[in-house]
Amino acid sequence: MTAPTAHRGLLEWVSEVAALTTPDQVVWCDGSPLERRRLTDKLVEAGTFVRLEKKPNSFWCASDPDDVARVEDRTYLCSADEADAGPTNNWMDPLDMKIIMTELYRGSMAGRTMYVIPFCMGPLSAENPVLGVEITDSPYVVISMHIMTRAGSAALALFGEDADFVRCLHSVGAPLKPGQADVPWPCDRTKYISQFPEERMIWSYGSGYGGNALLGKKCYSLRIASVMARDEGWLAEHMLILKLTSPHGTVHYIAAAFPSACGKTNLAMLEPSIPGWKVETLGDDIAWLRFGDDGRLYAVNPENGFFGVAPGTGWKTNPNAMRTLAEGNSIFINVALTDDGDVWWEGCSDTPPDHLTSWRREDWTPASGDLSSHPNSRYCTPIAQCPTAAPEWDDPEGVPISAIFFGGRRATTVPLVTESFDWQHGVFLGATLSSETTAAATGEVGVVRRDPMAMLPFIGYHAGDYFQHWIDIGKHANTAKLPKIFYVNWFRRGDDGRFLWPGFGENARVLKWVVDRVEGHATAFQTPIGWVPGAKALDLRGLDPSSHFDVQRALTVDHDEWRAELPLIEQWFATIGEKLPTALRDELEALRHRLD
Ligand SMILES: Nc1nc2c(ncn2[C@@H]2O[C@H](COP(=O)(O)OP(=O)(O)OP(=O)(O)O)[C@@H](O)[C@H]2O)c(=O)[nH]1
Ligand SMILES: O=C([O-])CC(=O)C(=O)O
Ligand SMILES: [Mn+2]
Repeated sequence: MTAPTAHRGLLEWVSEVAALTTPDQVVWCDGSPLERRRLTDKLVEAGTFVRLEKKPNSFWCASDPDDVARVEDRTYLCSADEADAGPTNNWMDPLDMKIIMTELYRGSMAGRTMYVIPFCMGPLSAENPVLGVEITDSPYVVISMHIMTRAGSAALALFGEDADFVRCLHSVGAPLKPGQADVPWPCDRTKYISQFPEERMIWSYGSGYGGNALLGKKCYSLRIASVMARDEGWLAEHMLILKLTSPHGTVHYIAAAFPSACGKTNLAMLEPSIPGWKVETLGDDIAWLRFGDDGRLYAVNPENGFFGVAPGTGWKTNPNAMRTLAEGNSIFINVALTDDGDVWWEGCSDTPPDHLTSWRREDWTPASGDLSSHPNSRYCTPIAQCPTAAPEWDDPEGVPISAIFFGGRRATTVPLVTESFDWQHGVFLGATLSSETTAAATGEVGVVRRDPMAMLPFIGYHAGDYFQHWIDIGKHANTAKLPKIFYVNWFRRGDDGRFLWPGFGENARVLKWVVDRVEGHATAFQTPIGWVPGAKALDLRGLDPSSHFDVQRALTVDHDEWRAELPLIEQWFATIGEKLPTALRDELEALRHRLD
């Protein structure tokens, strides 16, 4: 196959990688329907995919049971200077890492096809398109990258002869000897997910899953892009972007950072429970925020698809996700397969089917006693077919942000919603964000950890410098034009363990209060932690009156609980070390003072 580009740097890199990894053949991906057909047929034949009868052009897929989530302990930030990686990243010297990984890549694609996927993060029509190329030996990755990014010929056309692009190298690390049979989900026990920030380069080995393997996503659009953003004065964040229209037709755009599996996709596609309000979707996971000529912060979603958590997604909780999936053109990974060729997962409907093939490829019945789907099972589907996609989701200018949310999953302490006193206090709220761990990463679930700006696994440099960058963004801006910052918690629980707030579509009530605050006509109480609404300030019309007492408790600022939080924040700040901005230390002292 002749290479469809005149980009010398790209051609040289592709030959180098092919020489190292020794694939049977090299294929340049054009992103055409024909290519998709060829690859999905191949994946069905290999037993990796099962074509769904009930959803057009859609496939069920089950991974190796040990390759189901991001592997944070195998993820490395290989900056030239160890100090630049800071306390939140695993660091390895780039030279040492290259020696280790070069040996792993040597011959790692033997018996396989090497695919070259040119892609663009963000709209193709951007003034400065943000380009990358992923080389991979996984056809699953090719299909998924074509959903999640603008990939193929249209992207390659933007490369010219010398455009800058991020080199993303991926191998599942499972070479085949001549005649050796393949398995449905090849991967390796050894895994490395390495970012080289100075070279703007990503090397991933051993995993085929999600954020480990779809390198345009977390590796590029957050870890590498956060470094670009620091250098160029913008922000690359783990945020959804939504458009909120009031009954009067007033429009506000909101960006919200919640840790993995803490409600971004659900909020981005929310169906408001209060009449006349409308939510439209621009993005569900990543936002790039840059200042516009008018001094406001504008957000662009670099992605082209949703890689959403399946369990808990149903017609009652997230009907718009269900409608998006009904359109087809989707890949489902680690959910269950029904006998009539559809997919199912816990929370998909109230009653499970009588028989399923579980994500472990085993017979499953409601009596089985285990989950049919992995808690981090996911769907991969194009944004364009989401019925609530805002018309401007693909606009290279982005949308001006009125409010930024930080939020976590906390059973206690953190009220339903708090407005920060100002930008710097908002950065403090983000920097001290805490959340219970979820199944989106390997490791124990339900442990409270600090997850600053929901970016703990994704900050591509020193966390102290990252906090300072956030503070500087505020300093250099026209304060009146900055988004207001809010802290939300949908997950506070009562003594009996129930959620105090109904969440999902009811979160529209919080959105309404937020835009009323932005416009200056909603009330709030000044508390030691920020501005918090009383239950009367929230529009609770139509909510079951018996739940009003719970709402009150969800809004409570318990001073004792917050005093207990102080030493935890102190410990967290101590881990940041000398690079912790003084402004944040001052904010902590001011909070302590207000709680006395
Ligand atoms: N109680 C409650 N649960 C929610 C709410 N919103 C989302 N969830 C649940 O939280 C889980 C994850 O939600 P998502 O919206 O997929 O999370 P995400 O932040 O997009 O996750 P990533 O894709 O991993 O970044 C699902 O099981 C949801 O059902 C809410 O308002 N209240
Ligand atoms: O990156 C992934 O695998 C999925 C995701 O959105 C997250 O974990 O935040
Ligand atoms: Mn995410």
